[in-house]
Amino acid sequence: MKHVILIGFMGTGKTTVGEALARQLGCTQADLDDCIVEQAGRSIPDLFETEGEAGFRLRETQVLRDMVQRVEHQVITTGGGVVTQPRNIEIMQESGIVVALFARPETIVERVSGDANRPLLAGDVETRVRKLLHERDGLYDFAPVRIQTDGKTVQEVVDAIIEHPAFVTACLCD
Ligand SMILES: Nc1ncnc2c1ncn2[C@@H]1O[C@H](COP(=O)(O)OP(=O)(O)O)[C@@H](O)[C@H]1O
Ligand SMILES: O=C(O)C1=C[C@@H](OP(=O)(O)O)[C@@H](O)[C@H](O)C1
Ligand SMILES: [Mg+2]
Repeated sequence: MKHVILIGFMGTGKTTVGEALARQLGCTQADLDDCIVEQAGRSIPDLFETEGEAGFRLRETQVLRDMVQRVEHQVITTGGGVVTQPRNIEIMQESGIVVALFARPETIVERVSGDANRPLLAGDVETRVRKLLHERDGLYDFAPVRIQTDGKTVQEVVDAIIEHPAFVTACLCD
């Protein structure tokens, strides 16, 4: 196993769980969105406004490619739309063990409400969440480790990842 790569819809807890998982595994975390923002010197809403979603997706793939090349083992947390580009799925599958987080629409709405940093959820959050969840249905299912996060604390999600048979196997094969 090289990197541990977290995928999942917005608000499933990737960034937050990734931080705790990295601490527990004794490695560093790298968040794809944070790296895009750092490299561009601009916020995600700003990038969506000026370059559109297509521009953001190009940057996302470029930065993902760079991140997986790093020699140190990392927990890489992605943005929810990374799976919309087949090229990204290929990069992730080649670079480590992919872990997908899931949550019910109501849980997602509760977790993302009041955060203006997700341009794709502008407007009526619940309508946007349900529409995008429908469009992306099945796109996260390729991950060998799939975790439902509803009703679990962040630590419980970390434990569920670490104890998952596919995660254990990937670690043993390292
Ligand atoms: N298991 C959980 N239980 C309760 N709240 C959570 C959980 N995981 C994440 N959160 C909260 O939900 C919000 C979105 O989490 P975040 O890590 O940014 O999600 P993502 O990166 O998948 O969009 C944050 O406020 C975070 O604290
Ligand atoms: O689902 C998406 O298309 C996006 C998810 C966001 O990341 P989080 O999933 O961490 O919120 C961020 O990459 C951007 O706003 C687009
Ligand atoms: Mg995130």
